[in-house]
Amino acid sequence: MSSTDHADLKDILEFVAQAEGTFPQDLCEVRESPLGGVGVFAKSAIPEGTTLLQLPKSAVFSASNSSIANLLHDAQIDGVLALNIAFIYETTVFRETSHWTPYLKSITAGALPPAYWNDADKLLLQGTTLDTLFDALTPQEEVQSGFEIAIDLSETWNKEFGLAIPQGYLDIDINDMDDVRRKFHKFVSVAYALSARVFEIDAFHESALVPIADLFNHHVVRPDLHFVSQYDVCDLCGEAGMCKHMLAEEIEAARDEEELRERSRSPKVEKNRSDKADLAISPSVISLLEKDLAEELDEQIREQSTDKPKELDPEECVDMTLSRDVEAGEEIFNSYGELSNVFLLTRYGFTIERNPYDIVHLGAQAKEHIANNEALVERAEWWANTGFELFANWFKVAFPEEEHEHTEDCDHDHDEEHEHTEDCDHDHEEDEEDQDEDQDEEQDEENDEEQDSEMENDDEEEQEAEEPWLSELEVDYTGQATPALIALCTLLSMKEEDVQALIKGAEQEPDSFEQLISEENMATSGAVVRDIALAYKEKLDKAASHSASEISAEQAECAKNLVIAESAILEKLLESLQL
Ligand SMILES: C[S@@+](CC[C@H](N)C(=O)[O-])C[C@H]1O[C@@H](n2cnc3c(N)ncnc32)[C@H](O)[C@@H]1O
Repeated sequence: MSSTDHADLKDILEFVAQAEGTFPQDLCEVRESPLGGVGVFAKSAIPEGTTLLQLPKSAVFSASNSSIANLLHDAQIDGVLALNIAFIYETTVFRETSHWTPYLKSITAGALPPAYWNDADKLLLQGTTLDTLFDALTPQEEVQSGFEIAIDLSETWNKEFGLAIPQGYLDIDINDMDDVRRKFHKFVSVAYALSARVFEIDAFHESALVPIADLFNHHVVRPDLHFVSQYDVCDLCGEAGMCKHMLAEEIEAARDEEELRERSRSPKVEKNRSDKADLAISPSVISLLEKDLAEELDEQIREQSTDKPKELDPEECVDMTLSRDVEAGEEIFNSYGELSNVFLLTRYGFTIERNPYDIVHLGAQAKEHIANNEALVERAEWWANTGFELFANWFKVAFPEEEHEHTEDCDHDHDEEHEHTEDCDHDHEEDEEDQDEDQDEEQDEENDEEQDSEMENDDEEEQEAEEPWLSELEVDYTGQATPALIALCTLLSMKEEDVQALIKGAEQEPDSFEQLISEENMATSGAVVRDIALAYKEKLDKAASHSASEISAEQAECAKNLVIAESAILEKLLESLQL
């Protein structure tokens, strides 16, 4: 979806060279990729550990680095919305005068994510997991409100500072609904183009665009390199070491400590806040804090005054480093995260064949199955209100090693972590934080981010909170149904007296839940799984029978691939049932 024009490469490489970034063109080259657009290829064999890109953070494009950084900061706009607005200003208002133009002009928008396709095109994905679990055919309110915020700000900045309103984007004619719709879609398409390229950099830059790093394509299982950026920096100035903000914070903390000590020495004297300033901090504490800052300033002055070429401070750079050897001629891949095709399509605009992170979610179909069978409603209600929780508790104890957590690393983790970030974000706009919680110690220091994703699945989280029994009704890429799905289907297939016995004894005899996943009951439960899977598959067939109306051939192909991938998973499931 997001392709770089070959003609822009020269300017991007020059931009990086001027920023004193390093990209060893004797080792690798950027050229057309068979995947579409461009990719990065090895010119010769390159060993693991080689850094292929090192770029000062000052050369990444973030809201904090942009021409309107102060305005955005004062308006308290951050995250991807800030990046979106900054990008629009830089490319429409500042254009040729902008330092970023040689790079930013290579990023073109146009395509819309599925939630903004017309109704006819949405039919291509109707009934899929993208639709039923992630609700990614429904526009997100945050996107609309992000657009409104951008319009309001542009009018305010225009009135107060005479800053031009971005033409063709935020200069809407409120009386012309077509104009509003067209410009809203342009705003969304910018967000979609950026979401395919954004990286999480650090606490100061947050989401940002990184020249050259964004030319590496995604490999689903065998990436060659990883993106490294130290996340822990001052969120006000971006300094990795001691800075004036940290110094101020430490002085404040020392002051508070002193105050506490003072209070405990004379507990009867209640000091109020206004007395605080009078408390003396030990001069040794201040001189220690100031010494750190002075040393750092000295270091900077020494560096500036020597003639030798300035060495980049790794703490102030982002790096892309090979995590395995690559052979001459190979395309070098990044990983955008362990992401299913739903996520790849909604955030990055592409899908891949044989994606091991794909799942099919049968929750909505199971609900429909129950609603169509009156006799099942009562037992399903018991399951939803009581039974599932008891079953999940029993399962955790009985199979501790199989405990199924929807963590970031989980294959069918719907909070699919952003690495080249985005949540099955169908809301590409507002996702803020996408730090892997699972980062190991080293990654705590250096945020080893794949391009960050933020598809925050607010919808799914809501569903999980409201109906946890539905969230795990899944089939994985290998065609394996989750225990929760098997258990529910067994319950639905049991004789009424057996169900009553289970309900009666469930709390006292948790082991009675074993029958819900026992091999013996597979034949009957399998029949229910099959009915639900076949009904779901019928919807997939229907989706596949529609033709695209407005979307590009590439997008139609992605929709088709997604449906084919889900069908293939269900085929595997049906085959395994052997009924
Ligand atoms: C960060 S850019 C990568 C560079 C991009 N190929 C270019 O020409 O600028 C992400 C975009 O590359 C494409 N892409 C990346 N990995 C891909 C893959 N495995 N298969 C197909 N397209 C891919 C998609 O269009 C995606 O939106």
